[in-house]
Amino acid sequence: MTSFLWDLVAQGTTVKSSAWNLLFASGIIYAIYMVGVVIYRLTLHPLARFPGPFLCRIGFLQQGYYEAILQGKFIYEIPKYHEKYGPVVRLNPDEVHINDISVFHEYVRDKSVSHGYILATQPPSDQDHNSIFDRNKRFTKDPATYSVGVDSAMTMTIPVEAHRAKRQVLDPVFSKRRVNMMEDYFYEEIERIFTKINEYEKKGDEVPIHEMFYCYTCDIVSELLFGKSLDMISAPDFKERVKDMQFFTGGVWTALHFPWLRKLITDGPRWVAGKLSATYIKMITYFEQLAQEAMDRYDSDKAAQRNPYEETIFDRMLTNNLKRRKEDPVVEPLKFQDLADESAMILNGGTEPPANEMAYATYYFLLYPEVQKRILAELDAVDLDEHGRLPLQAVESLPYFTGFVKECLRTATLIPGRLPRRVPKGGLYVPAIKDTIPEGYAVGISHDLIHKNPDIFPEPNKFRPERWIGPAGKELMHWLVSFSWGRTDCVGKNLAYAEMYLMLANLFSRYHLEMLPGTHEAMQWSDRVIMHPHGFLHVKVKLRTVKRG
Ligand code: HEM
Repeated sequence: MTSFLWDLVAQGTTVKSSAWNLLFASGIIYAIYMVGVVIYRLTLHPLARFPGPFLCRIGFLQQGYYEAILQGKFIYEIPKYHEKYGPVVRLNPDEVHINDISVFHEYVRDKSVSHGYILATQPPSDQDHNSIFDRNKRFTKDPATYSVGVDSAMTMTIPVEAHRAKRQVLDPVFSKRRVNMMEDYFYEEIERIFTKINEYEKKGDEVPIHEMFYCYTCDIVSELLFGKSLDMISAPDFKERVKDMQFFTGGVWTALHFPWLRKLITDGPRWVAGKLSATYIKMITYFEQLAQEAMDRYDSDKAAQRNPYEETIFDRMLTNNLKRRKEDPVVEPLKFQDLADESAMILNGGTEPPANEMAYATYYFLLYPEVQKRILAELDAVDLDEHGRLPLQAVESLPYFTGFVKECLRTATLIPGRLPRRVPKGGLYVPAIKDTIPEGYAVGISHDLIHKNPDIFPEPNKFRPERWIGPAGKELMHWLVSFSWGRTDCVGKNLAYAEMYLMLANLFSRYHLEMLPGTHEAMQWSDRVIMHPHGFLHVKVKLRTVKRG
């Protein structure tokens, strides 16, 4: 009996120790493998000859630490790396960052202009293309970065043809003509915002203007998307709703650097996801519900009869879907999840960036009294239309105010990062180092670095709206890269401009604004793919009286 028991214990110990041995051996094999990988990345890897911090060259830890742990601080490190290592720096084993504007878009050298480059007038043949952000089809979004959820949305669509098919459906809704037709609707929304501001003004309370900008942009883009505004501005809890709207950018780095967690949340059971990120599930469920309602409302006959002013994004997506089903489809018809993903992306992309841009514009308006004086002088001289409004066309043609809008877009580069693209066949020649980045790897240029480049924008840290005025200002336009450039630039740029022009012109001319303590701290930002201010801009306001004519 004793020996039987002893045998059992001995067997147990053997099983236990062989499990430990197996684990130990696996650990050793993995460690040897990793040492091999590191040696490969430092020596034989096609990007091995490009310099960079040691930790960036051997793995993803340094990038992950600054992006996911410190939440969006990597962007501040990149200029320091360039100072130390030169114009091309390895950010991780498979990606380099380039600080040479000549590869941004097609250019030719020209000594007669101050920054030494002018845009090429003749686009070169596709083979010659050496520019990352042009209309050419060779550079595609880097799948390693464009994978943060909502995979079916156009923004996350990598293959050129599939992206083009989605873009063709969306482009007409965001055309300048279509946006101009919405002027009355913009004014309705502005008046609703101003009615709310007046309530705060009467009580002498601080005005949550930043959150109101979110309501403004969300209500407009949801009207355009579904034909039914979310009417955020009427919600008593609009401030909380705005915080919910930030859910996507709030979790973007975690989603990127912890793909297994992202997959668990996006593809796992909803109850598990709800435990991990309650806001994510709340918002995704909400967007799905909105998409379902828009599908239920869709009537193909009515959609076909609508004039272009009334056509919504859903009308276009669903009508196009019918066509794709009938004709032999090059691209698969959209499924429900595709429509829900597109809704989430458009609502998010159409809300946060323009709302934050307007918050920064208001901040700069308050920060620079000289700028403020010149803007008000221009706005106060505008002839009002028959409804007593500042017409969009009139404010768009004000030189100083236009310079102000552009300078805001330059100073607060709302999507400040490098937007990585995959290098196509033939590689990417970088004149600054006379070397070629091999195909298949990721390259990027921080858009904020371009906006702060002193060769293009002298004294880049000075806020100077006048730099955009006159022929020199016109020539600078191709270096205003806030909406990126080329085939995958911002689809909503015309909408964003119109929203900004109308809201800012009306706000500044109707109210005296006062900056409150804590504003400078609130407007510090971190990179969450979009510029994420650390707080909200709040102001106090008083009604202004303007003497015109
Ligand atoms: C000041 C406001 C805005 C700024 C600075 C801005 C900036 C940008 C930038 C830089 C991109 C390129 C992103 C990339 O390549 O990864 C982009 C793409 C995009 N933007 Fe905007 N945006 C603004 C407003 C809007 C608005 C109002 C909408 C309306 C729906 C919108 C919808 C989109 C979409 C859907 C894309 C993806 C385009 C594509 O993949 O073809 N954005 N935006």
